[in-house]
Amino acid sequence: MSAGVELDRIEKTYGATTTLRAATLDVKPGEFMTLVGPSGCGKSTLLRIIAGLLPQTSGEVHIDGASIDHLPPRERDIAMVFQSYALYPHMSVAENVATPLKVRRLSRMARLPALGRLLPGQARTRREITDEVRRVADLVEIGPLLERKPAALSGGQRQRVALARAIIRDPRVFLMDEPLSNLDARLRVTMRAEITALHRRLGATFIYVTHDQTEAMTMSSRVAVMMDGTIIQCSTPQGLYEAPEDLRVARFIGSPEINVVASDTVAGWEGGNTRLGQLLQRPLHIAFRPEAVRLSAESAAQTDMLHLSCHIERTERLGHDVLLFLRVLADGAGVTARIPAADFARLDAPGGVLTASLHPADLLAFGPDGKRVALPGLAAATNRGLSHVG
Ligand SMILES: Nc1ncnc2c1ncn2[C@@H]1O[C@H](COP(=O)(O)OP(=O)(O)OP(=O)(O)O)[C@@H](O)[C@H]1O
Repeated sequence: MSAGVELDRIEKTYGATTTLRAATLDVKPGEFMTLVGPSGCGKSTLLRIIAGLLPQTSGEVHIDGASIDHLPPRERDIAMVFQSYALYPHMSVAENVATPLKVRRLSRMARLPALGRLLPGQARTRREITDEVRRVADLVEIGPLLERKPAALSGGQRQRVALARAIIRDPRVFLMDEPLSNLDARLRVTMRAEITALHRRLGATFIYVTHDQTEAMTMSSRVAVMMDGTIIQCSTPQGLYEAPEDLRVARFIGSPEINVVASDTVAGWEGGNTRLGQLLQRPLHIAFRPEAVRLSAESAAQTDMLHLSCHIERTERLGHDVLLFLRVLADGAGVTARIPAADFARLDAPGGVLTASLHPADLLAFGPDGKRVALPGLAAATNRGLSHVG
């Protein structure tokens, strides 16, 4: 049975250092929630507090509405998968996977390798455990590896064993701390899909920690962005990308990074409409995604788009897309654009100079404190879905 997890203003201090500050999060039963944020922001600390491996300084952890703060880790009904896999090196894969069930179902005596087999009444339990190990091993496709020791496995296979050992406990909640970070890029992509499929099959609650935004965006039902020990926004992947509430979220989510310029710079750009001119009179950070930039070799047409004459400083080919690193001729602002390679091929930029255009509706604004500011009254983009090249 999957369970909801509520974190209520969790604080953690080490002496004078505050690692978590009022971290609050509501994870729904069966949800795939990812905590993402830069190194050192407190993700692992928060996960360890949920697991009961670390006590919080204040705040409460609830599962299905009931506080679990008084429970030791093994009574929380939570399984944790670590980046390091944490397998027992002297045990076979089968023994590693079976350990949680043996601890739960067999007495201390019965768990002793030689003596245990002689005790009456244990054979049936042992058979059940073996069957369960086989079932779970098949689920993560390690059936043929059950007799091997961890040292004889690849990184990806070790990670599957660690997953199997978590699954066999049938916990209410799975916690995963950067489980893919020791794998090479190719295997990470495969395992990403496998963990997502596993989540669907199990229907369990997953709380997953990563510093990799692609992992967060592709796997999760919702993503909680952590910075400086607190959760600054929790939303669907699309919600974070399209409607970041904080400039730090806008910058963290999306690759290449979102463009950010000062409002007085944008106010000096050609075009736009009167409403935009009014809005830009305040000191704001103005941000726009690289794919919102449209490129044309011709000079600006008369629309309410913003137009910038730019010099191409550098290009990077990403296969389907091309990144263009542009410098605005008038004010030296740097702008990154991302366009399909086919459009780039058609783009004729004499002397490396072209016009970049932006629709006011594609601009996001953030106040001096970094919080999102609405830009009301800007017309919805009328040209979405058209080619990026004019
Ligand atoms: N025992 C400790 N004593 C003092 N500070 C600690 C201790 N454990 C962790 N910290 C600090 O708490 C902060 C958060 O650490 P944590 O491991 O939770 O970060 P993280 O977001 O998981 O980072 P990473 O992605 O690098 O694993 C870090 O600045 C770390 O140095």
